[in-house]
Amino acid sequence: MPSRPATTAPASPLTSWLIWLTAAVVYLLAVFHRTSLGVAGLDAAERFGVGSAALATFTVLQIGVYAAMQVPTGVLVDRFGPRRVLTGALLFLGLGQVLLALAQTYAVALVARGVLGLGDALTFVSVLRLAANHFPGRQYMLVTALTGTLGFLGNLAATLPLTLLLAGPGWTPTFLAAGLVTLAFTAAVTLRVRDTPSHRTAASPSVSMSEVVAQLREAVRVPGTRLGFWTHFSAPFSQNVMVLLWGLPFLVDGQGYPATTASSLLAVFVVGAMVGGPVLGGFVGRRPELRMPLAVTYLATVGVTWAVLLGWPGQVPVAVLVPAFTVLSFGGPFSTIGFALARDYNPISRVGTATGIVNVGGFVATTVVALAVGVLLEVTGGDYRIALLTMPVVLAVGAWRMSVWWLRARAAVFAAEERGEPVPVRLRRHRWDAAGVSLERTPSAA
Ligand SMILES: N[C@@H](Cc1c[nH]cn1)C(=O)NCC(=O)O
Repeated sequence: MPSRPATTAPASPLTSWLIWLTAAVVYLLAVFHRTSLGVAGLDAAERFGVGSAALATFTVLQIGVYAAMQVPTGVLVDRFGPRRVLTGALLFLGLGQVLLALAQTYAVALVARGVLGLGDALTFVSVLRLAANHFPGRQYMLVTALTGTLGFLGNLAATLPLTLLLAGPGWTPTFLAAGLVTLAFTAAVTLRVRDTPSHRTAASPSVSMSEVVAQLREAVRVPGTRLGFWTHFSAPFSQNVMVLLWGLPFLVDGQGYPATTASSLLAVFVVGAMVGGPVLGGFVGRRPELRMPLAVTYLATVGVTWAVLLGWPGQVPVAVLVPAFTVLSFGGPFSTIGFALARDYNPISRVGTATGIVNVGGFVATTVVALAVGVLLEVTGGDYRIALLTMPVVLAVGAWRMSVWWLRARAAVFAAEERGEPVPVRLRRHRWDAAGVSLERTPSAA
């Protein structure tokens, strides 16, 4: 049995914000490391003497490790507390980057990116679990959105500043410094981060594997977790796929824009998400009963946006692309509604596990769409109009599943209210809620 965690004087709201900020900087560092090969790809190819297939293996490995680790990360963070898991994340991120800095062969570089991917995978869910411990439900959306915004700063740091560093000091000093700064940041987490306002560490008692599986099953059974999964599945993939992979080729090869114009247009995604996140987070935090109507409206708007982009005869003008990309850029912010659902409908001891499950949703959709667009481009000889049809198709699937689980989650809330149990949001019953009652298979919302 673990010893009882030592109690400290309860953290003030300001201290909780500083604790979150320290943890969110870990996420900023993780996103920096995650996205650093974007501008270092050519240097990597030259340094290790490899081609584009070998470079793509870096990304596949990283995504694979990230995806495989989401649910285990949730379980680990519920068991050992976010402080310990974040410290582990920094160690993996830092060691991975140091190894990459010193790597002389492709094989070592691949191991380095795998280690780094492990650190990355441990980060986001830990930061959200920490936020769930420190902030009330109404602030959680805002804190989650601000975490996403800080991630974008990490992404920005991995663009021009990293390009300049690679062109100046070069590969080894740049990545060595990045790795060492990351390792040094473990001191800040150790000194500043407290798992809860009153406990430095808040580990739960050790549990058997069968209990872990039972906890996982319980989290999956909750309609709110499923609704979170499908919300996170449906909202962010358009933005992710455009920013990570197909946005630039679509604009340059598909639309005939010069690469410089295309890069500037893609900046709309970053600016939109950085501004939209806190605005949406602040609003939904105050009016949580509106989050699902807003999410549904948003997905409908994304559907219309894709209809305009794909139906436009000839080159889509910049004046249309900018508002269209602005709409798509809100996908990340809207996806955070999924995490708020995971938090609201699960007991706090299971929020990490539920958050890990929700996080898998966005990853699955992004990977499926990115691959499908690539395959369709190959098959059609580069017809973006057909290839990008994947976007509205997957959106329709996600929106359909989200609607089903929305009704089920509402039915579970009404059932809990009838049993006199507390519910996270007060909902008004509508005529269409009858469908949710017949769909509801689980007796309790949380
Ligand atoms: N959808 C993102 C979070 C986000 C918030 N605002 C914009 N994006 C997400 O799921 N991130 C997970 C990660 O590890 O980065």
